[in-house]
Amino acid sequence: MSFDTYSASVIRYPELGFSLDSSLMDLDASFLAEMEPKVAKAFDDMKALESGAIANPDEGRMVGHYWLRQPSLAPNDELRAQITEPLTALKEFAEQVHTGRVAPPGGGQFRRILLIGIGGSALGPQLVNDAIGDQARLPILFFDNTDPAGIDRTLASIGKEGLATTLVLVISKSGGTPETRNGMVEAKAAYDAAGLDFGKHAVAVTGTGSKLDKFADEHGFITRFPMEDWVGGRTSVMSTVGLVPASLQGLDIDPFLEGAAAMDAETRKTDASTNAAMRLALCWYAAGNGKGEKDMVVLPYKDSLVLFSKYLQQLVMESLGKELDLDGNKVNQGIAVYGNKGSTDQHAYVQQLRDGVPNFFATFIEVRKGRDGDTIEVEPGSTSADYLQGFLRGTRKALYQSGRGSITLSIPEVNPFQLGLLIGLFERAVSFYASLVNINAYHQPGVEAGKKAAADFLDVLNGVRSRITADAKTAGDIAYEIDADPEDVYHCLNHLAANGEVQSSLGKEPNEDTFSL
Ligand SMILES: O=P(O)(O)OC[C@H]1O[C@H](O)[C@H](O)[C@@H](O)[C@@H]1O
Repeated sequence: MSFDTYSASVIRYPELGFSLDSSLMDLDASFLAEMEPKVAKAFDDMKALESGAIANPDEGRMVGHYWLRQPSLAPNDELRAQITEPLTALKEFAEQVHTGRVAPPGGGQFRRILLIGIGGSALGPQLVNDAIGDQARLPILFFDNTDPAGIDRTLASIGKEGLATTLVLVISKSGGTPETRNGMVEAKAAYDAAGLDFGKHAVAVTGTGSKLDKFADEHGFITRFPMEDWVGGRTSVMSTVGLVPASLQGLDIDPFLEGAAAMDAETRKTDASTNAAMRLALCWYAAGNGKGEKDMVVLPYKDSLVLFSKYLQQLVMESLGKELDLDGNKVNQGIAVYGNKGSTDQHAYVQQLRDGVPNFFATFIEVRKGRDGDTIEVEPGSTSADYLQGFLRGTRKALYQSGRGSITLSIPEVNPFQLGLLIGLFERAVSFYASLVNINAYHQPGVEAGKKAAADFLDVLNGVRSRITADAKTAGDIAYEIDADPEDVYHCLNHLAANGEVQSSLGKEPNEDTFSL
C-alpha cells in the first residue's frame, strides 16, 4: 500500500478533527462506478427521510433522529416543538435537581441516578456514561435486565440508606417492555421496604399515554418526559432517552448534539468521494458483497470507547438484520458486529483474525490523544500512548498483510462533541447501507417473535404451577393435563425446582424425572 493510495483515499474533516481511512479496504474504481446509481438513490432516500417521508413503511412512521440535533430540519412546527420543548424542560429539571430545588422527600439532595431500561433505552446512556461520564456530578447505575441477581447486585451497591437519595429514571419508549416493568416493580418494592415513597423518587421517559406513562401518573412520579414514535430505540440517545440521564448526570449535552449535527452536515453532502458515512456504507457493501458476508469487528483503541462496539452491535444488527427487503423479497440481510477494544483484544481473538477464517473486516477507532496531563516514560523514550498507537498501527498492517481489510476512523480525543460525531457517522452509514440493499432499517419485527414465545412460556409455567401436587409427576404427565409441549413443561419444572418451588427426582433420562410439591 503506497502513501499515495492512502492519501487519495482518506476523507478528512479538519474542522471536526476527524478522518476516515479506507485505503485497506481496496475499493476499486469499477466497484464505485457500478454503485453510482444505488448511491444516488441512497442520497435521495436520505433527503426524503430527513424531509419527513414515511421511511419506516411497515410501522407507518417517520424517522426523525437526525432532527434531534438540528430541530430546524424537522418538517413542521409541531415536530420541532416536540424536540425543543422537552430539551428546555429537561435542562431545567437537571438544574433543579443539581441545585436541590427538586429534592428527595426525606431531605438532602439526589446523589445518584438509577436508570431502568433495556436495549435502546439503556445502551445509549450506558455508552455516554462510560465514554464521557468522568466529569459527571452524579453517578449512574443501571437495571438493564430482568435478572434478579443483577438487580440485587445494583441495589446492594446503592445500599438501603442510599435509596433515599437515589433518583430513579424509568425509560421505555413503548412503556410496556417486560424487563423494564419488572425492574421498576423490583425498585418500587425496595423503596416500599425502606418505607420510602417510590413515586417521589421517580421520573419516567416514555411515549405519551403508554402503560408506563399511566403508572407514573398514578404513582405521583416527580415528572415525565415524552418520547416520540418517530425516534427508534437504537437511535434515541439524542432524544429524551439519552439527554435526560446525561443532563441529570451533569454532562454537557450541547456539544454532544453539535458533534452529531456537524457530522450530519458533512455527510448530507451528495459527493460520495468526500462523504464519510457513504464511504463507510460502501466499504460494508464491498466487504460483504451487499449481503453481509463479512462481519464487522469494531476495535476502539481507547478504554472509554469499549461500549461503542456493543452500541454499534445494536445499531447495526437491529437495523440491518432483516428477513425481507422493501419489495417483500426474502433476503435475510444483516452485518454481524462484534468487538471490544484494542489492544486488549490482541491478546484474545486477534489470533483468529490474523490467521483464521477470513470472514470479517476490522474497524479501528484511533483516538490521537493518549491522556490529559503529564505522561511518563514506560521505558526510555516510550510512553504508554506510544505503545497503544504502535499496537493499532501494527495490527492494522499485520491484518492487511494476511489479506484482511480494515477501516480506520480517527478522532482527536473522546469528548461529548467527538462522541456525538461518531454516533452520527454510524447512524448515517446505517441509513445509507439500508438504502443500498433496499431494506427498512427502522423496524424490528424479529424481536417480537422472541417476546411472544417468552409470553407463551410464562403461560405454560403458570399452567404447570397449578398442576403440581404432592404426588410425583413427570413432565409428560403434566403436559398431558394442560395440553402443552412436554419439553416446555420439563423446562418449567426444572426452573421451579431450581428456585425451590418444587422437588425433583432424577430418572434415567429427562422424560423419567419426577416432580412434586
Ligand atoms: O424503550 P422500550 O420500548 O422499552 O424498548 C426497549 C428495546 O426493546 C425492544 O424490544 C427493541 O428491540 C429495542 O429496539 C428497544 O430499544
